[in-house]
Amino acid sequence: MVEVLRGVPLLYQQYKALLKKNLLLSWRNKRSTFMQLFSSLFFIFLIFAIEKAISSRFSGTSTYENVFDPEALVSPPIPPCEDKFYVKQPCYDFIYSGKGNPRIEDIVSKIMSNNPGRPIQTDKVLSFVTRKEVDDWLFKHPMQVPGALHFNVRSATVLSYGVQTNSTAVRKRGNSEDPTFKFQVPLQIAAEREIARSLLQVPDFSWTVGLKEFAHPAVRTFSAVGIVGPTFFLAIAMFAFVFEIGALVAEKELKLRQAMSTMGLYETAYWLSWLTWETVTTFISSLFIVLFGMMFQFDFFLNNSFGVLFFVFFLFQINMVGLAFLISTFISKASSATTVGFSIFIVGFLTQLVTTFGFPYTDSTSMIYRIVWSLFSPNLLAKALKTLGDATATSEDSGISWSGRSQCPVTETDCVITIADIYTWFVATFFLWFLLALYFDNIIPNASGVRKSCFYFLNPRYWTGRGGGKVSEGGICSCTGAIPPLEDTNPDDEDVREEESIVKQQMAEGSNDPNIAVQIRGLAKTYPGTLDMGCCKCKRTSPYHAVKGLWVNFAKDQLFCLLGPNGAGKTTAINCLTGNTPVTGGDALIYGYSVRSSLGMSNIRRSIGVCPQFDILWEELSGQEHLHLFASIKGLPPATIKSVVDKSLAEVKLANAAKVRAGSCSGGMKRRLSVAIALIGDPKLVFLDEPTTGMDPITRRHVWDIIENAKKGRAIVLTTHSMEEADILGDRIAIMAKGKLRCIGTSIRLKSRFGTGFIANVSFLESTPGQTPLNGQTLRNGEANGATQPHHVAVKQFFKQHLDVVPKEENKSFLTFVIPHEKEGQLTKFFEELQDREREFGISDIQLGLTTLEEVFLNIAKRAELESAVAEGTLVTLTLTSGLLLEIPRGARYVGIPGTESTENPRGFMVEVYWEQDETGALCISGHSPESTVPRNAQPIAAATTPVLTRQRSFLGRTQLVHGIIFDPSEIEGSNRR
Ligand SMILES: Nc1ncnc2c1ncn2[C@@H]1O[C@H](COP(=O)(O)OP(=O)(O)OP(=O)(O)O)[C@@H](O)[C@H]1O
Repeated sequence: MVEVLRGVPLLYQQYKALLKKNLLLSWRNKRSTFMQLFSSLFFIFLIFAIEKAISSRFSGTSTYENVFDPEALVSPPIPPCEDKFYVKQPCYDFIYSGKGNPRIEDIVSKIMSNNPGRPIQTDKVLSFVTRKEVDDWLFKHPMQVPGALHFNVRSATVLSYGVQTNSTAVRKRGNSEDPTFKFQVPLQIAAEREIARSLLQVPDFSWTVGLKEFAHPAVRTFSAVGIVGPTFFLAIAMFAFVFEIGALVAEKELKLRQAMSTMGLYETAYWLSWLTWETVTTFISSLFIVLFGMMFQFDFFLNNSFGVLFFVFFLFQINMVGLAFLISTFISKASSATTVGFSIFIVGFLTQLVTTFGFPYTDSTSMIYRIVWSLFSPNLLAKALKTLGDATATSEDSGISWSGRSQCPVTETDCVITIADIYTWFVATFFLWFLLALYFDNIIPNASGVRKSCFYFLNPRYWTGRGGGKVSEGGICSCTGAIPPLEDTNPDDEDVREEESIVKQQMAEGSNDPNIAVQIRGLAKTYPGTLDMGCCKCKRTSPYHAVKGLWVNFAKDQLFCLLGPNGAGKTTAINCLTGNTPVTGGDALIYGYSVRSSLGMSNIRRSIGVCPQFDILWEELSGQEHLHLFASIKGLPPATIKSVVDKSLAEVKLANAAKVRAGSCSGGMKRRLSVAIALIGDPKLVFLDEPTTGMDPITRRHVWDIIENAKKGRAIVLTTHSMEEADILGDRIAIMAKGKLRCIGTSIRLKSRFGTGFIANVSFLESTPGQTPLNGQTLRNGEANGATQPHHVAVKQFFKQHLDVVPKEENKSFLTFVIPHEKEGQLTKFFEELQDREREFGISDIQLGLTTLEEVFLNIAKRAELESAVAEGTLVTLTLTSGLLLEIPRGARYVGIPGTESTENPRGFMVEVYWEQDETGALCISGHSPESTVPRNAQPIAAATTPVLTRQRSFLGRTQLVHGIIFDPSEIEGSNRR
């Protein structure tokens, strides 16, 4: 026996195995991992494109550039009016007042002809007499001329002038037009030059004027990263956010997490493995963000310190991981992850927009707003990017250094939060989300509807690991109704009664039988009815007793087979034993540990293996990887895991498919893998819930061999719907129905007690027309099914005479008789004689067989159905071959027909009803026997006989139903044997 790991070494081994699982899942889901890591490249490229577009818009002005040594503008010419950005045609290069004065007109004509590089045409200049006329014209013709000159000849030596220009600066396609430099100065220089020449009377007098703007630093401009960055980086974080929620919720939804917990997984290992994995991916993705940003040569990324930037992105994304942990506890469907992610993104986008406008990180905003706003990390990211963007807005700004992270940037006048404060917020809120995630994970019902109490953490035993993990059912917001007590009924069956008294006696004596693996002591499970408070309605469901007090021992080295129709309570009983569902009554000891104690349960988990009813597997992991993971969770020493896994794969014939992913396995392969998982780690108790469902007959036989071999040294509990499987594997078989044990014992014992004996099937040759009954007897019913055929009648008479049995089933081509066990001695002689008379009776074939376990099962299921139908009053309609309709409780076997009583037959007639299970497992009528007289000792079951209505009658052609009289089957079967 291999010593398994415990405590911290086991925790570490589980942590490593889960981490490997996460790595494999990420590797196999390449597309989502790629998006998670490299989506930043795409978004940073978009920001780069935005920045390029913006800088090209500002290329025509020096406002947003540092100007150290501005160039001089020397005697610029008057530009053509069409050069103006906004101009209406016809346009003029300038207009003037002073028309009619020859001196002025001479000056103007010189201005036009001496314009450097471009003499001005006469049709491009308008002349007016007075200034008033100029103003009137300008008013009526806006945007048609850039400027006007007003001349005034005061004396022969004094000439004055004035300049009028449109001083509004305009932009066009990113270029800016400054009217001073573009129009005013050239016009002014031209006027002054020609006035000077006129006054001096020197036509080529040189008049050179140069103009220079100031040397100036660039005006602070738009940072693309600071403005659009928050939304884009939030989008990058959303990829990881959505994938993470999806993965966490899928493990919960598919019960993978529950399966691992049942096998003994520590919660700490589970959360730590996820946290580590997310930290690693977040670290890489943040590194890529900064590196890609530097690659695209953003000042934002080049001038701020690498460390400062990295931690902003890393801590922001880690914070989002914490938020994803928290949100995943509220979601039960992995498909909702995208919707949640999208909603968070929209909310984040809007609040970031508000943050970019300055709210609430200013002196004037209340501290409360800032605290509430900072709880949502996208807002802090927006603020951090804005601060970092402002710190690198011009090439003069040197950015924020690592040592300057806790100082307010000089550019920010009302700074209330530094980059270091933002780090603190990210870290603090991450811990808040993570702790809340752990808390809600415990108190929100899991996939099986189980949760801890809202104040579980106040129990000191929870922290010491000595219990306190008590679980209950129902949602936090639903109030569970009071659970009605179970009626304490004595089992009907003697074997079940005996098993109960053995358990009770052992319990009273406190004796510990070393051969007993599991002792179930009155185990009961009632699913609580709930009152769900919706917005507009209240939905109440009543409590349901799924298991109604089981008393049974499961021996070591034996396979205990639990049979029962659908809904009998088998899975519930197993779930109680594996700790997936809290028990509501009684107890069960597994190798001495109680399932009611959390400490006991943690010991039990180490020694059990479970093959659940439905395969609980990761589609992306192979069989080998599954077994490796579960072997590690169970605590097998690392050195042995490989050999154990290989052996296990070989056992279930999956060695050749060891590396095939579960998603590509057939249903049978998955079931075999589930069986292998249940058996890994040599558990002392194994639960196999319908392990061979979906397997072909060859594989099924192979799995039976595996189970048979696995019996040694352990107890196995098997539930199945295959009677053959139960017959072959079960050392002891119990049949459950409606939450109670109905019978228990070996297969032979059950068959002899509940089977009806031997089954004889007599098939007939094709009947000859015109034959008459041998003795002229006519049966009341059955013409359609061959009951009146002479050979049928003769054979029936032969069976009645020699064995005193009537047919259980009959139709045109065969008769089926059930021969009680007591008649076994007469059978040889009887069948010899029947074979001798085969030709006389027109028999084609005779078959004889033992009652099957299936028959036992159906009998038990029928009784249980009848019992509950009688208790609950559920009725079904039986259509007799005579056309009569009878209402009978579901499962009723012998039904008396009201109104058939007569003086010769005072008890009337009855039929035996045949039942079968439909595909949902419910009992439905398959047919009935011919009518026969009610035996003298048959007792009606009181509850079912009342009220006996009237005979069926036809009223206006409508058929009415009649309640059948139900007889106790044990009385009738007793009388048949007699
Ligand atoms: N969480 C639950 N809440 C309420 N009722 C439940 C719950 N789980 C099971 N039940 C009910 O308990 C009864 C027993 O269910 P269970 O799954 O144990 O039956 P079973 O014998 O395993 O059936 P099957 O053969 O179909 O697996 C069923 O009627 C079922 O509807």
